[in-house]
Order: sequence, then structure tokens, then C-alpha cells
Amino acid sequence: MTGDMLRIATAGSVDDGKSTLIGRLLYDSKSIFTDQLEAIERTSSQRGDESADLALLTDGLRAEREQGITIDVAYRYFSTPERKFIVADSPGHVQYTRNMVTGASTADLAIILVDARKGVLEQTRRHAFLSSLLGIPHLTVCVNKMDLVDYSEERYDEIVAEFTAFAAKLNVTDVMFIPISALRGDNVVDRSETMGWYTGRSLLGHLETVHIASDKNLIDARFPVQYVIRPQRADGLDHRAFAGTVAGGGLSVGDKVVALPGGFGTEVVKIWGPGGAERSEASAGDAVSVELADEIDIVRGDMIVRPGNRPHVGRDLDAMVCWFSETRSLSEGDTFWMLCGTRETRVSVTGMNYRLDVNTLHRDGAADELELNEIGRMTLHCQQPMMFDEYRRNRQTGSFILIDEATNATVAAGMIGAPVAHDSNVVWEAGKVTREHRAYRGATIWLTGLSGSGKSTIATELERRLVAEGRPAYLLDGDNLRHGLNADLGFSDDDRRENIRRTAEVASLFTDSGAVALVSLISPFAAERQRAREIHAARDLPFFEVFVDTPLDDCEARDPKGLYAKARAGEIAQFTGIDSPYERPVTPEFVIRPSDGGPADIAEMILQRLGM
Ligand SMILES: Nc1ncnc2c1ncn2[C@@H]1O[C@H](COP(=O)(O)OS(=O)(=O)O)[C@@H](OP(=O)(O)O)[C@H]1O
Ligand SMILES: Nc1ncnc2c1ncn2[C@@H]1O[C@H](COP(=O)(O)OP(=O)(O)O)[C@@H](O)[C@H]1O
Repeated sequence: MTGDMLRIATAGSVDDGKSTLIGRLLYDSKSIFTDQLEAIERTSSQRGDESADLALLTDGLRAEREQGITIDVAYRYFSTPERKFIVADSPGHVQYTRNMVTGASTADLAIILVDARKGVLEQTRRHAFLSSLLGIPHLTVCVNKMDLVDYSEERYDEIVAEFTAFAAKLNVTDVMFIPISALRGDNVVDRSETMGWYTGRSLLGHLETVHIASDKNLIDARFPVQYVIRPQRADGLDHRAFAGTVAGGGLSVGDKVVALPGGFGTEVVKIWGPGGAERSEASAGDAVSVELADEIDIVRGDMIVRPGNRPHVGRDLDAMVCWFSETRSLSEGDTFWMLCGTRETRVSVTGMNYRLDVNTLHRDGAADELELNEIGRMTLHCQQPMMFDEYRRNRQTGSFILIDEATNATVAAGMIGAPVAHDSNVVWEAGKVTREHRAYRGATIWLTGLSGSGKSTIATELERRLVAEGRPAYLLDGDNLRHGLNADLGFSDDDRRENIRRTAEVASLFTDSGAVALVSLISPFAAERQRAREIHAARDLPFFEVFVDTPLDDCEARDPKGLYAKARAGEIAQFTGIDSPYERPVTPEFVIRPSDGGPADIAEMILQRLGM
């Protein structure tokens, strides 16, 4: 087990002896720097204390934390020959929900301190509930100050029984009880001589041996991109790499991957660890950078995943939110800035389902507000499509924080329950056949450009090739759709918008069925094309925008249908490029220019790059 790391969250107020306990762990495991130790012993003896006041060790650092650090959690590191430890130490005043939630979101184990004289209090229940809500896999209840109840086994048993009764209502799998005296060191690092009736391990013994390797999500490969590295190479080539921390599963050189939300397929070519050492694989928790086979456009906040195992991509989600702000409350309709891993978006609260009383676990469905330290279940709408997992499946990709846009303060943390269908009155009928049952995964290839630019010609060629390969593909051509589905629409701006919206919806259905939808539509408006993309993202469907960038002069020279001539002659009004605008795509997946060759070359290039 040597070398692995245990992340510990501590819960309890200063009075419960939390600082003393952490101090004791550091002190008895000889992890304190000698100069600090001497200072503490000196101060304690000056005060006439019988033993070193270990709270001084952690309390002394409090001032440093209070210097404008939004999240008031300090991390202590210590190690023994068995393991390394990180303790998230948060002061136990009124902000305990915030501190615990922020300090505990990556914890493997939570230590809850109970004062043996006071027993299970409201805040013990609150901390236990938060630990279970946060999905901390292991819970250790330290019944502290046993020296003040004469090391009574009876008292200890009472507390264990009381806590066990409450914990039965929670979703915690591994609860461990240890009777301790942090002040005197009983059962903290060394087994207590005064509590012979307790036969279990000491706290440190437990921390050293608790099995955590199987707690991680080793299945769903998730690599949220934290930043893009662009080394300037002497040979003039610029090979980009993407840096971040693997948030689930693993990545290996040679893995086929897709980058979300774009949906481009490519392959992992190289992986580097810290310090630039090349390696063949990386797994959850590793900070690495990754080079991909294709020069695809990936930015901070995108996520690299395996093609057959994707997170949810969507804008509406259901989450449990813990509210931290002392100065304002949270209500329906409020907007915030959301940070979800490395991705950011504006978000609004679309509905409050219930507020939870953490002491009784009672759900108050009539509540429409959250105050400091309150927890509620709600639906949120994100401005950008987000990639996420359910929190119980992945604590990193399933959690977020909310930031007050006016003050920049972190005001809430949330755990995602599930994606939600957009309109609460119309429930998306998921159907019995899921994507995994279908032979192929569909995609929409959306060609946009002026009339005569070559959209239909390229789309027809794409369709021909795909069908020849045995892949279901279908051409959705603007002209054709305007004969049926869109027969009621003309060429006003509004009609074009509706035309694009309907076509996007139809394309997404084809794509969901496993077909490749080839859309050939002038689609002159950027906002509507973005909406088409979002319609797909919300259903986790790949969408690729192809800008057929043939200059107006060329299109007019080709004039395959004689429409430009008519438009110039004033016989057709609102003709795109003549007297109706075309908004050029800014970041399409592909830009096609006349110099790129004939339709066959272009179709070949697109399919190759998409790995189809
Ligand atoms: N006023 C005007 N402006 C542009 N195009 C016109 C117009 N009137 C008729 N046409 C013919 O309709 C085709 C474009 O329809 P779309 O559905 O692709 O247009 S849009 O996306 O709604 O803008 C377009 O087909 P393509 O040439 O294949 O693009 C034209 O043939
Ligand atoms: N890459 C290309 N190079 C040269 N000519 C092309 C190319 N693509 C299309 N064309 C020609 O230009 C015209 C484009 O018409 P079409 O494909 O119907 O355009 P759109 O669907 O964009 O209106 C056709 O006559 C086609 O043969």
C-alpha cells in the first residue's frame, strides 16, 4: 500500500476537539516540523498545560486562511511509512456546511467527532448526512473525550447505538467507530491502554489500512481539458497538447477518443506525466497532458472521453444544492456563474423541488428559497451545453459550484442527480431501444453556405459513400424539405429561422436512430445554427458544421438554377447574398473552399476526419 494517498475530511466544531485531534495525528506520527513542535511545547508549558496543546498547531494557521481565501479550508499533509494523508481542516463555526462541502468533495473518508459527554447532536447528524450526500465512501466516528467519561464502555456503546440508528436512514456503506481521547492520545496513533475493552484499531491504524483503491470510478474515462499547451517547435510544427487531471477511468496511448461537446473522433498519440516524462497510460487522479492524432479544435472546458462511453451532454440538470451565502438567499429564477470541473457557464434556477431538513431528512416541497447552510433539490438551466455524470457515478464530473456574479463569492455547491428533459410538462419518451442497441452511432453533418456554393453536391456525395459502406445515411436538403415539411415557409428572416429549427429537430431524430443526417441548408443565421448544435448536444448527439465557403462571385457564376440572374433582375426578393444576409460561421468544424478540390475529394476528406 506504500505510496497511496488518503484524503480525509474532518467534521466537528472546535469544541469537539478537531484541531487537537489533527494536531495529535501530526504530532504522534512525527509529522510536525521540529521548530513548530518546540514552539508549541514552549507555549503549552508557559501556560502550565500538562501536555502540549496540539490545537495550537492548527489554530495558529487560521490567520493565514482568513486572508481573502474564498474557500476557507486548509489542507494538512502528513505521512507514515504506510500512506500519505491529506486532511481538509475546516473551522467549525457557522460556515460548517460550506467548509465541509468544499473540503470534502474529493475526500475518501470523513472523520466525525462526537463529544462523549454530549453524544449525538444535531450537528453530528448534519455532518453524517453531508458525508453521505457527498458520497464520501468511508465514515469514521471518533467518540472523543473518553477521558472525561472515565473511559466508559457503556457510554461509548450508547453513542454507537444512537448514531447507528440515524445512519440507517442514510446511504453510507462503511461506518467505523473508535473511542478516543485526542488530548491524551488514546487510540489516536497508539492503542489505548486504558480502554482494554476496545479491541479495534487506533484511528491512525484504521486510516493506514482502510481500503480505498476500489472507490474510484475506473470505468468511465473522463479527461476535462484544463488548458491547451502550444509548444513552439524548432521545426515550425505546432503540436498541441491538452493538460488536465483525469477525472475517471483511464486513457492509454492508442485509445480512440472523442472530444466533447464538438464530438470529433481522434486517437491518443502521446501522454506525458508531470515533469514531461512520457508514459503509456494515465488513470483517475493523474495530472497529465495528452497529444491527439488530429488537429481538432479543443478548448479549455472540453472533455476527452471514449466514443462508446460518454457523459451526459445537456443544458438542463437536476441537482442537490447546498447554499452557503450569509448575505443572500437562493430562489427560483436566480442566475449564477457555474463552474463544473474546468467548464464554466451562466446558469439559472428553473425550479425548486424541495428543501431538505438535514436533521429529520424531511422534504419540504413548499419551500421556494434556501438560506445559509440549507440544502435543496432543484432544476437548473445552463446557457452552454455541459458535460456531466451523475454525482453518484463520478464525484468530479458530477459536481459544480455556483458563484455570485456580482460579488464573485462562491455561494453554493451542487451534486448532479440527472439530466432533465427541457420542458417540464412534456417528458422526453426515452423508448426501450437505447443507443447501445443500435448498430451505428448517428451524426449530423450540417452543410451551410450560399445558394450554389456546393452544399447539395457535397452532401449527395457523402450520402452515396456512406450508403455504399452500408451505413444508414439520409440527405435532408432545404429545397426538398420546402416541398413538404416546410411547405408553409417562405424566405423572410422568421421563416428561415423556423426552417432551420425544424430541420435541426428532424436531423436529430435521424441521428438518434443511428443514421448520418446530411443537412444541406443555406441556414444563414449564426444563432440558429448554434441552436441546431445545442438541440443535438442536449441529446448527446454528434453535430458537425461544414461551412461551404464559396465566394458569392463564384456562386453567381455557377448559378445552377438561374436564381442569381433572377434575383439581380429583381424577380426574386430577399435572395441570400444579394438582398438577404449570410452570417459566416466563426468556428465550424470544417471550412470548404473551391481550392479544396472537387466534391469527391471533399467528401473523402470529411469522412476520413470524422473516422467514418
Ligand atoms: N430568396 C431566396 N434566398 C435563398 N434561396 C432561395 C430563395 N428563393 C428560392 N431559393 C431556393 O431555396 C433554396 C434555399 O432554401 P433553404 O431552405 O436552404 O434556405 S434557408 O436555410 O431557409 O435560408 C435555395 O437552394 P440552394 O441553391 O440549394 O441553396 C434556392 O434554390
Ligand atoms: N467543389 C466544387 N468545385 C466546382 N464546382 C462545384 C463544386 N461543388 C459544386 N460545384 C458545382 O456548383 C454547383 C453547386 O450547386 P449545389 O450543389 O446545388 O449548391 P447548393 O446546394 O449549395 O445550392 C453545381 O453545379 C456543382 O456541380
